Amino acid sequence: MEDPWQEAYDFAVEVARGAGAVIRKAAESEIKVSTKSSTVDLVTKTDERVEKIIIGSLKEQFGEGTHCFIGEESVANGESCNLTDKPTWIIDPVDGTTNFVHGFPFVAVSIAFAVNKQLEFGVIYSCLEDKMYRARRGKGAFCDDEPLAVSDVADIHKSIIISEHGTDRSPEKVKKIFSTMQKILCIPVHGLRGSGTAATNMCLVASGAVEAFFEIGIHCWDIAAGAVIVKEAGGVLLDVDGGPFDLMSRRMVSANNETIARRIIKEIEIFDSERDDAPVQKKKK
Ligand SMILES: O=P([O-])([O-])O[C@@H]1[C@@H](O)[C@H](O)[C@@H](O)[C@H](O)[C@@H]1O
Ligand SMILES: [Mg+2]
Repeated sequence: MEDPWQEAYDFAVEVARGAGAVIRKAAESEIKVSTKSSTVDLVTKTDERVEKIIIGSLKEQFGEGTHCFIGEESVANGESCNLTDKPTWIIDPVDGTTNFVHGFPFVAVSIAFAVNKQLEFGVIYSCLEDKMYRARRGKGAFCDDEPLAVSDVADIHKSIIISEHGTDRSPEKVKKIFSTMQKILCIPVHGLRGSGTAATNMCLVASGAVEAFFEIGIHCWDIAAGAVIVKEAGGVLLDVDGGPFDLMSRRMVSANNETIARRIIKEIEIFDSERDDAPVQKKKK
């Protein structure tokens, strides 16, 4: 049977690599910074420009109107964020915008593709490291051409766990985030880390460098590509309450195995985070 999405997958890798080159070039000049949901939720002209380049390339390749697009900056500018059964590209043009602004060396282009609400493939280009992570559903995960496999650690005491504090600085949420991190650190685990980009964090899980990454407050575009890469590297994805992974819920645990995932879930202090697909008119800015 003809493979319907191989051409799209190969093209996505090409587009991600080209987008990464634009980001690297932009990093050489002064970066003008604006903000979105809070004073620490940064966005730059490069985020917007790179998203336009990616979506423009995909529309040119696959035709206007045949595919749908969910892009971080398009949604920030009012476009809807509803995943339908139609072929849909889920794009974070610059994952790790704060890192990009500061020159902290983890910045990723994240491109995922879903059909009938099922993620078919994910591509994450860590452009300052020049590492191309990619995976197709059922066909394994790779970094460049090296196969990826999650860590085989099952003892939480021998793990490194990644989490992020996000951009919400409300005291009650910050308190829960750090109380969760404190409880996990004092299990004890070997260490806590964070790259500043969800996509890169998920690639670190898939490559076996860490055992798990969890976060409440991320968006579908941060994690869609990483979800395919972690799964295809042998990892697991769950909701922070132990239920099934829900791409639009703005929360998730990705881990090398269920033992580690469920041990972390015991410590997570959950707080509300409005779904990505919440009706726009009700969405808080
Ligand atoms: O905004 P962005 O750099 O694309 O995405 C980032 C996420 O990848 C990260 O996990 C989160 O903690 C940051 O707050 C930010 O949302
Ligand atoms: Mg992001």
